[in-house]
Amino acid sequence: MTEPSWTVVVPVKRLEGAKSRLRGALPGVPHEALALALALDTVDAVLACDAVGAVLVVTDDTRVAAAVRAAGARVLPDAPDAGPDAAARLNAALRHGAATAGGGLVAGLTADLPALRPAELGAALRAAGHLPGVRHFVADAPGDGTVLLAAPAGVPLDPRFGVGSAAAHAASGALSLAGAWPTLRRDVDTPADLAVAAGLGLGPRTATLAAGCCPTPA
Ligand SMILES: Nc1nc2c(ncn2[C@@H]2O[C@H](COP(=O)(O)OP(=O)(O)OP(=O)(O)O)[C@@H](O)[C@H]2O)c(=O)[nH]1
Ligand SMILES: C=C(OP(=O)(O)O)C(=O)O
Repeated sequence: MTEPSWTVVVPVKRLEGAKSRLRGALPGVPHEALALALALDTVDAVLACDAVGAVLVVTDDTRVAAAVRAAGARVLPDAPDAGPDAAARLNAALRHGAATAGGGLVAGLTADLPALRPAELGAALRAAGHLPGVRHFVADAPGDGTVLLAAPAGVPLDPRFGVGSAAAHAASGALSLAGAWPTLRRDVDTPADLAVAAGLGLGPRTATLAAGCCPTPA
């Protein structure tokens, strides 16, 4: 029997405003190049995941759009009138992507997972598919945020990303998935996160920037 496959929606902010807490993490590397590398390593890992049938990147950034299209993802611009604050815009982008994906299995994944291994994403998506009718999420390594939110066919994604999103997703009825999945849970918001991700093994684009900059990102 063929395994059901997921559409994964990956929102990517315009590079000039993205990953602001990471600015200066790799001395000498232009910040937008680092933000782009994080997103492309994430998208490449999603494209390589055998549980994934389609990758839909939601972005208004033309550089990101061109690069992920070349890699094999579909691209959708951000939702118009997306909302007043950063979290509202992120959640609008995810809803917009999920609506465009149609009614099948759909997941939202943050684009700041440069160490992501396709097998860990696949394991999480398969775990999310075990209980029909229920949304599932994977919290980030500290446990406050969310890296993955998955909805079964016919159930709205209903994303609640933003500060404290793990609790918000649980309060909205989504179940927290318990697998270890260290590379999936390692989102990179700060220089310290980047150092941990480097220890797990960075994807090639981020690794190249880090290697050209300094032996170990700090
Ligand atoms: N399409 C889209 N993606 C967004 C938007 N805001 C955030 N994202 C993406 O959502 C994911 C999680 O966001 P954050 O971790 O807060 O990333 P960020 O906003 O770039 O980082 P900071 O500036 O440090 O807050 C990242 O993949 C971002 O690129 C948005 O307005 N539109
Ligand atoms: C957007 C989120 O957080 P962060 O910006 O800390 O990655 C989240 O975890 O929902």
